[in-house]
Amino acid sequence: MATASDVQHEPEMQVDSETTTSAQTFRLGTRQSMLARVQTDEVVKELKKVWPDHKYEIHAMTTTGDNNQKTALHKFNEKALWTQELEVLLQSGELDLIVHSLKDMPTQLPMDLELGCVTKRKDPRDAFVIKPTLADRYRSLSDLPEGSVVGTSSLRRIAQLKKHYPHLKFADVRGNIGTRLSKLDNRDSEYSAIILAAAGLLRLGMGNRITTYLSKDNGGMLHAVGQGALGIETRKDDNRVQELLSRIGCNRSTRQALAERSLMRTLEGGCSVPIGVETEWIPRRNVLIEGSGVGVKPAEDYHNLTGIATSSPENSASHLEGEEALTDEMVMRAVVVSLDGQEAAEVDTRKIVSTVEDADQFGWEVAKLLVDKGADKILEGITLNRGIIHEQGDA
Ligand SMILES: NCc1[nH]cc(CCC(=O)O)c1CC(=O)O
Repeated sequence: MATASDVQHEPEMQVDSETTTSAQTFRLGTRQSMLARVQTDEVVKELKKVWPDHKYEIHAMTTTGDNNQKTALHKFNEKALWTQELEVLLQSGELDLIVHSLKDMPTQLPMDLELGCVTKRKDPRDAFVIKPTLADRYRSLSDLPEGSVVGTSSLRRIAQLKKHYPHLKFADVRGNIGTRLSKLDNRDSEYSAIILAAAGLLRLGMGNRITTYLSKDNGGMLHAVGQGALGIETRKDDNRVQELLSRIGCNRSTRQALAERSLMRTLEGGCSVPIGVETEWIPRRNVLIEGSGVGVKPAEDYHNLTGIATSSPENSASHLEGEEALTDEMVMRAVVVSLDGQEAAEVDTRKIVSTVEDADQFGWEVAKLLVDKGADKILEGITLNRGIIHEQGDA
């Protein structure tokens, strides 16, 4: 209840909440790997462009996932090995935000946290990286002779590659990107090539290691949900950080990220599953949307569903780039493959995706289409045989 002394304090408090243009300090949490640092620097660089007066402190931490390099990734029974410890610090207020590889961010977040921002996505494709001593002989997966060993620990990658290249063998390769490359480069290593996300290599300035880019049309390889994008996790009630991030979000990357994560969330039912995906924008400048009812639904309805802030107009996720963004059509290609590469459910479809709600809806629809084609049966087989599977961390 307001008392006389509260009223007296009000002008002072007003001044405080309006000082958003003067210098403030923000604490950014991230993992300790080189890639995590570079990604966080990328976010800070964007922030400094639009908020030059603020101070940004980077806190790079080692997480449980980082300390368990030797156990194969899919053996872990926990989803959030790479995120949980950072989230605790975010919840307690010791951090203001966490910079993640979006791919490593679970699709279900703690109740009080949310995906506050997705910045402009880098190339989401996987990359085929040849061993240097074989580089003048082989340039692609189809060049590799029978029985060649390709290094990757990702079941999504293995399943898709087995389907298209049954003559190849696969072996685990763990560690951060530098470690994996040195394992490949070692003359005595069993690997002829490894598969890595292109974005990680590009961000580390190692784009020259990319032999070829893989995609649906090249190698029949769809990338992981969120691959190549950075996701910033925040506290739901933190208006100060929401304002900070409102100027660095990329609307198109956000809608792609939400559609892909909605697909994943719908299919996984609690545990991560190996899904390949590709989303692409087809600009349709002259299309009139009937009824122009886009974006009029109360954002709160979707709050829990998407895990992304949509309630404040300044929020990056709900802030459209301009009129033409309203008529963007999204193409989504998605696949679920059995681990032996023998069975696959595939979808290739498109829809106008103007808002974060549309993106969420589209991901859900594509999941349903996949289930109609047998994705649930394939996933059931995988989870029964292997336990919980995911593609997190390790970069
Ligand atoms: N699985 C680990 C991981 N998490 C994020 C990246 C970097 C690429 C990205 O930003 O999606 C990688 C490395 C990789 O898959 O090669």
